[in-house]
Amino acid sequence: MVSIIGRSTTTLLLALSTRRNLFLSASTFASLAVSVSPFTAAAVTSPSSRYKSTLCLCTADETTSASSSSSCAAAPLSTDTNTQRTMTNDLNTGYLSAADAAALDAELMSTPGFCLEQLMELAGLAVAEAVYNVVVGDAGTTTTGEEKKKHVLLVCGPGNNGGDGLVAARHLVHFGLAATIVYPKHSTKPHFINLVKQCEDLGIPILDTIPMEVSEERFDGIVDAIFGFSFSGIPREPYATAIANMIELQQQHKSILISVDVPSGWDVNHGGDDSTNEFKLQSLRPDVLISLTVPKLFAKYFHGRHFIGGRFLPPAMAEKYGIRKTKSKVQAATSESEDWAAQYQAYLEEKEVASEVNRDHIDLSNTADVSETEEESWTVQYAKYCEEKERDLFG
Ligand SMILES: NC(=O)C1=CN([C@@H]2O[C@H](COP(=O)(O)OP(=O)(O)OC[C@H]3O[C@@H](n4cnc5c(N)ncnc54)[C@H](O)[C@@H]3O)[C@@H](O)[C@H]2O)[C@@H](O)CC1
Ligand SMILES: [K+]
Repeated sequence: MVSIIGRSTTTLLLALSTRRNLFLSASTFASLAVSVSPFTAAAVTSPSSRYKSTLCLCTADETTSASSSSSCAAAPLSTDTNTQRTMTNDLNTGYLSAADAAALDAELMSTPGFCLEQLMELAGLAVAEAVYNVVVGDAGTTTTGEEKKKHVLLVCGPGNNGGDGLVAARHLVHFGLAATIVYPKHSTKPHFINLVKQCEDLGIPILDTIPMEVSEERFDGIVDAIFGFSFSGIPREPYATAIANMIELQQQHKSILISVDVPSGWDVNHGGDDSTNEFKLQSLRPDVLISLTVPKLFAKYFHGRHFIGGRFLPPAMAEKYGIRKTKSKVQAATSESEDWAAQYQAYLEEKEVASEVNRDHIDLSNTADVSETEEESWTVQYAKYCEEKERDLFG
């Protein structure tokens, strides 16, 4: 896909540079080529390896554990002895306790110098990729024409888990889905204010509570981005109600419930089924879990589709935290919009033919059989046609 876009864009730019009356600059085209490709993080060309760098999918029992060889004195790592299962690819996967996850997060922002905004963008993009895969399907075709767009509800909490949801909403809209955000308590941090503004600029509705009326929109997917690894205790309002509402929508509307990093309300170390978890009776049963960086300990109790996204660990840090190199079954997480690539390619071919016709036409005009007025008229018409076609393709 990436190579197709690169080649096609170059071809079109070359073609356009020879023409008048077209308004898109090279930089505009470059950014369009990126923005219309849903999965820009995947800079690989073969479909099978397309998303290996950012996202993988495995079931809970296919992930393997972190070892206890951490040298991080402040946050000792937990051990686990699960056996490895189906193995097709090398990946760094393991389970982290809540304390380990927080320490790792802090260290990512110090030693390798990742900033929070950068990590959150990568995490949110990975979430959007997985949600797209789950809601739209492996075929990777977005709805077109008269068909209703898939609609995703993103319920965002007060911390960075909520930030991942805000970022994911933006990417999902660029992927061609409809999104609605529920954000009961807005953070006053500048980056979060910007994330909200970016979503508003895309026309994404941002609500305080989940719309529960039967007559209201049915959501194909619900993204639980309320609490991540810093959650503890029992959910307080307004989040307790939001969690109950998500459960109701999942059950009554058959919406796919997708949790980001941790199912909200679950004990990060012990999970939703553990007897120590007081919230267990009302707890979420997500259909899908998207672990960020590394699954947390509770993930041992999760039995559904399990994605791992936002993989930004340098090898030395993985080693320090005892996240050993393991193997896990991987499926291609998502597919690019083949429709768009095909349409774009067809347009380029059409344009190539039209250019040849144009050259013939100009040659003819030199014979004085065709008047100057007619030639100008053809050129203007052709430019208008290209402009219209590109507007259709690029929105
Ligand atoms: N390195 C990583 O893996 C990254 C993690 N990110 C995300 O950041 C998350 C962690 O973010 P944060 O540390 O901000 O924490 P969370 O987003 O997990 O939640 C913290 C917020 O929840 C509130 N809270 C905690 N317990 C509560 C309760 N019982 N009832 C009501 N409110 C409660 C806290 O007051 C705080 O406002 C991760 O799970 C992940 O989603 C990404 O944004 C960036 C990269
Ligand atoms: K969550």
